[in-house]
Amino acid sequence: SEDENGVSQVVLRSPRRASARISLHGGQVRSWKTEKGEQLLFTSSKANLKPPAAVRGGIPICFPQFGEQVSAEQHGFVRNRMWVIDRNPAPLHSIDSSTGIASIDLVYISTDDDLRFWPHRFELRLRVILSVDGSLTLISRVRNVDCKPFSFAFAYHTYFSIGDISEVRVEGLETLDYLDNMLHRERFTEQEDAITFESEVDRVYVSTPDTVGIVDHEEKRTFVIKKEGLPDVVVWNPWDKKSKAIPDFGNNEYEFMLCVDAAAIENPITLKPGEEWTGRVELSVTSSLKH
Ligand SMILES: O=P(O)(O)OC[C@H]1O[C@](O)(CO)[C@@H](O)[C@H]1O
Repeated sequence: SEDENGVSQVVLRSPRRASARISLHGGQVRSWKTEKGEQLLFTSSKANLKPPAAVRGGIPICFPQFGEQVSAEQHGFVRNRMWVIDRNPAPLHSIDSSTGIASIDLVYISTDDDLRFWPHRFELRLRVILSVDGSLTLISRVRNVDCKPFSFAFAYHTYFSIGDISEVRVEGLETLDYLDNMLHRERFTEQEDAITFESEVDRVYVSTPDTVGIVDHEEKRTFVIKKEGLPDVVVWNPWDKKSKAIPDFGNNEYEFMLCVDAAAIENPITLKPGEEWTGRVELSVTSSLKH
């Protein structure tokens, strides 16, 4: 493992030298690289790498809330907390570890202090798997260890690194409804057959298919996002004006990043005491422009 600002990070490597780096701060994936060493996740050059704030980039985890809430931190608080390595992880089911798979299990167990932000006790486990083909899988499990039911939202706030935002198409969300975060979550229906970008976009697409693609013409590659237990997809690019208003974000960096988050937002997930929810996302990249 490595260390950044006194925070432990775990590095996973595939037999073909693809890699991923996960920080115990927020259980945040901070890097995902191809076999050739290309970085696939965006991190701002102005990112604040010192805890407790989540680092602007990689894959912060938004839980138990997404977005602004009256009495809670934007996007929940687990992204600002120190997680630990899970010394007693559930067995790796369908994946046999002898096939060169690299994986790590982290866990965040809520504290008495957290009850000030959200009055429920929970355990959040994260498994990160780097496969032989270089694809990256994140499996989160939320367990209700409280004595009463609770409801939450969840998102893998994924900052993809892209070549040029004006040359990108998001496919798989056509004709779907979305909640526009720029208009108080007013509901609209997507009219385009693919999402392209020429201004700020901040939307939650609801009841989406389990596969979505980001076609990056500049880099001649396509990110494929496969998800389970996460019905919604957030699409966010701050464009120029909002970029200037975000302190840990460079003014023109919006041209080289796009957030496409597998999420559960529209209908909060409810768990009774003892129940557990699983949200899984698999990220892969192909050099074809078809997903
Ligand atoms: O600055 P953060 O709290 O990480 O949030 C970043 C972004 O997330 C979003 O909620 C994405 O929908 C945007 O509104 C923007 O605030």
